[in-house]
Amino acid sequence: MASLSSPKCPSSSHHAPAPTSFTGNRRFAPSPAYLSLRPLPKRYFSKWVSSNSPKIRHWNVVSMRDAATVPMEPKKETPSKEVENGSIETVSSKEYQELAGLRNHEKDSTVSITVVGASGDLAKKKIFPALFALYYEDCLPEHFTIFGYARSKMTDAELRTMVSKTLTCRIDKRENCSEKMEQFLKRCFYHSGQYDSEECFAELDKKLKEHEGSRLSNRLYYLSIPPNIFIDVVKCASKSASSTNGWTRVIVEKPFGRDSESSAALTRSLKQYLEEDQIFRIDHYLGKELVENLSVLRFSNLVFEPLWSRQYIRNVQLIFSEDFGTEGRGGYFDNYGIIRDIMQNHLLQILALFAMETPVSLDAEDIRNEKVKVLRSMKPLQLENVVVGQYKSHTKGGIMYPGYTDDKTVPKDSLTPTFAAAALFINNARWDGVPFLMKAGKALHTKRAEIRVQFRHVPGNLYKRSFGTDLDRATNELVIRVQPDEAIYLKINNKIPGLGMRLDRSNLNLHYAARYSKEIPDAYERLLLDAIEGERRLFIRSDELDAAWALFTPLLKELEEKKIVPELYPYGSRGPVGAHYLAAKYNVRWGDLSSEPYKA
Ligand SMILES: NC(=O)C1=CN([C@@H]2O[C@H](COP(=O)(O)OP(=O)(O)OC[C@H]3O[C@@H](n4cnc5c(N)ncnc54)[C@H](OP(=O)(O)O)[C@@H]3O)[C@@H](O)[C@H]2O)C=CC1
Ligand SMILES: O=C1O[C@H](COP(=O)(O)O)[C@@H](O)[C@H](O)[C@H]1O
Repeated sequence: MASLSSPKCPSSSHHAPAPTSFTGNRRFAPSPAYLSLRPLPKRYFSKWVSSNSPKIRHWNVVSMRDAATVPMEPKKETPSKEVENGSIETVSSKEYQELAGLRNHEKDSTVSITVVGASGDLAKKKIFPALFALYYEDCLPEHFTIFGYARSKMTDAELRTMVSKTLTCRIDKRENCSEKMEQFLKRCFYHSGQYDSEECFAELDKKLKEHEGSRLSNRLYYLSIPPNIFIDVVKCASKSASSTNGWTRVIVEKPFGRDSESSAALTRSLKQYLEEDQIFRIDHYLGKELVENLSVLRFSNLVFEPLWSRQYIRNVQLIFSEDFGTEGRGGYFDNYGIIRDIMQNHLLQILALFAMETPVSLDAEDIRNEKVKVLRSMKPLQLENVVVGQYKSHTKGGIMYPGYTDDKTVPKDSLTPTFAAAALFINNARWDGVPFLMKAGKALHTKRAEIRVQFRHVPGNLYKRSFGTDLDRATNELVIRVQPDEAIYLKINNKIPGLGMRLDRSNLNLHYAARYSKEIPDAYERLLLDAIEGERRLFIRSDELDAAWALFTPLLKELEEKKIVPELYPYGSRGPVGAHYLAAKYNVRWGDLSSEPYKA
């Protein structure tokens, strides 16, 4: 099988991650095998790399740290190589390590991926299919094993049957699909056990060891389980089933608590067993192609970056809507609500990426440093800048769509919002006074996620007569449609061809389906690959999480204490009218509700 360095599967990493720490009772007690994998200290590094690998143009600068206590982390510069036509291409961390001669250990090491909660919805829907896609694309290491772990009784064969039902091949890659699926399924196993039993994890450990043989063992745990059992699992896995000679990493699914206190408590508990660099807090929106592209769009195009401030931008809208309700997830949802489910994480992460200053480099820490500065600069969120709603039943075309509280797992008098809109502000020089409007809702008329940037009016516009009194109609708007049907388009004013002088609004349009023939990978593929490679850029650091909760916790408490009643909106509608009043307060119209249909 081709290795990770295959140009087909470059990870989002921009530097070569080093093997990190160990879990268990003896954290950071490096074994000889670990030490042999560590990048060389800086004073040796450049000479050694350059003499061994003339193709590498830049390499990571590794700082010298106490090897006995601190895991080595490579730093800064983006590794890149010269490709055939003389242009420079960044390389994946694995390719980098191979080019640098740091990694000829593929054959001697193995990665075991344990999906905890393998019988659940997310595992079936997203995690196993993403792992298969990585396998299909030759992105998984040569030696890997996948284990499902849950309480449900299942044999390996039953797990394989369950998993096989959700595997698909990309439209553009159907060659040998069923053969590949079969090969993949042969690498999947199942272990049934309790989440709080060290013995069960010790049995898992035994099975993992059988597969790992004498190879260096690296272990990735994906916690695809309800949050109340995260700590039990981390404790048992770290005590009984962590790697003793390679890395152990844990992907933690949201929700990371439900407010500042519970989130801090979760972090504290996790850190009893793990170091921060072993914790990969996933926000799958960061793995979405167009969210990943945000920084590229802004920082690699001169036409955008100079406009990216209060001087030219009138408002920014972050919009998430789903055209289905919480059916089947009502139990979970009622304890969280849309603000915790979508705004505090997915939309706020996008906001931070959108608004951050230029990071020093593309290194994970540099990017996360900038994001956290944005989050910490946010003006406290006030109740009068928030609208909450809840969907009610609605009958359309003879079909009755149930209301939120019709779900048996939801209390009839629930005040949990299924819709929220908020106006947020960033108190810094770049964004002072610019409303960042967020809107998220379930059971709306459409499924979509997008970022809309509305620019200011052209001062002294020579053509203002062509727009009548409604200058908003002439506002340039940049739309980054995250999903579905990914696109980036810019609404511009244009002369309608002909002898007269009539203007219209047209789109400069980058429609992904038309421009790129390749199917866009699912967010979970990118994030799983990054976790395997130790790339943290798209995962949430604990201080980012603290800042995100610090912004939303007072509001959430106020909503709950004051028992604010959500405005009801019919299933399948455009949401509560209160959202329009909120936008109007800041002289804004929601871009997604304009009468103008999107022209592809
Ligand atoms: N589903 C989704 O689309 C998304 C989910 N998430 C998060 O991912 C995680 C997993 O989600 P999902 O798969 O939907 O969750 P599930 O409710 O399907 O739970 C996953 C598995 O955990 C076990 N489990 C469920 N409830 C309990 C319980 N009360 N006590 C002990 N074990 C339990 C079950 O396995 P068994 O009984 O076999 O042990 C179940 O199959 C959650 O943290 C969720 O918030 C995040 C984003 C989207
Ligand atoms: O995290 C969550 O995300 C999904 C939406 O994800 P998407 O990738 O399908 O847009 C949402 O349905 C769910 O409520 C939430 O927990």
